[in-house]
Amino acid sequence: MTAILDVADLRVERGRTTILHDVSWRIARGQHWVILGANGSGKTSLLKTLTGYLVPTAGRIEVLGHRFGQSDWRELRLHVGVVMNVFSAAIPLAEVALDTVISGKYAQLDLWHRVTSADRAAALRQLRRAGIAHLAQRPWVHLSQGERQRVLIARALMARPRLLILDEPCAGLDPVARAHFLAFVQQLSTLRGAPSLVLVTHHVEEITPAFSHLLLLRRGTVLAAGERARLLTSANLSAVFEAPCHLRRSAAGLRLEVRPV
Ligand SMILES: Nc1ncnc2c1ncn2[C@@H]1O[C@H](COP(=O)(O)OP(=O)(O)OP(=O)(O)O)[C@@H](O)[C@H]1O
Repeated sequence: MTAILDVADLRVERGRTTILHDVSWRIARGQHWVILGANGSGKTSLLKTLTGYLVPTAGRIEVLGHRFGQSDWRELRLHVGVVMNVFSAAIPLAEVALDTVISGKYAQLDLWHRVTSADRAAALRQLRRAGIAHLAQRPWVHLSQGERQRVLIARALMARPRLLILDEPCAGLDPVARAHFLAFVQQLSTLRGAPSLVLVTHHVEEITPAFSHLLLLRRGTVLAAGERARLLTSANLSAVFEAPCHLRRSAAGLRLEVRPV
């Protein structure tokens, strides 16, 4: 069956620096992944490469069987939704949430368009699904960080992506907002026709049961990729963070203890 994403021997070099070394990674339908890596391990660079913002030096990227470089990348981007904090800066402060969500349908196309009543209804459905329909008319400037993340996800879902990448979506959330947000992501993963999710994080607490697979990165290389049950161990996490760590599991979820060196 065609993979949602198929990356083979991806290498990114800039000047004399190799940022990604021969990364291979395959996402099959129905899988939800976490990319876990320390600061500087190459997570953002990998995402930028997958979405066409960083040009690879070598290797192959296929999204839904379309090869990067041979297909129109702008069209492929419609299949890959990305929620990155850096994109937030481009949203006009006075824009209300409903309009931000509607723009998700057209933003990546560069086409002249007229918003239809069907677009409005679809955007409202997405806001409702994200639990924030009551914020439809609130301007971006007045939304909290957690509300903004939900608006951005609703916006990304307007294009009906097959893959939805969430880049550190819990950054800046308080513990309660984070728990609520993760419950929302968990719920999103169970919806019929849901995209494959990729959550990028440094925090094991954010690896909720929704996520079936892990990509562990260290210094631009894949340390391991596969099923969470096999990879989520203290030994692997110690290797990821290059420090002795112990993974604690409890009813409340996962927690990582860093042992004093
Ligand atoms: N254009 C560039 N030229 C040279 N080095 C770069 C470039 N872009 C990124 N790097 C380096 O590549 C490495 C990986 O950076 P990247 O931002 O992808 O890491 P990250 O895992 O997302 O880190 P963080 O968790 O801190 O956001 C870093 O050492 C960074 O300095």
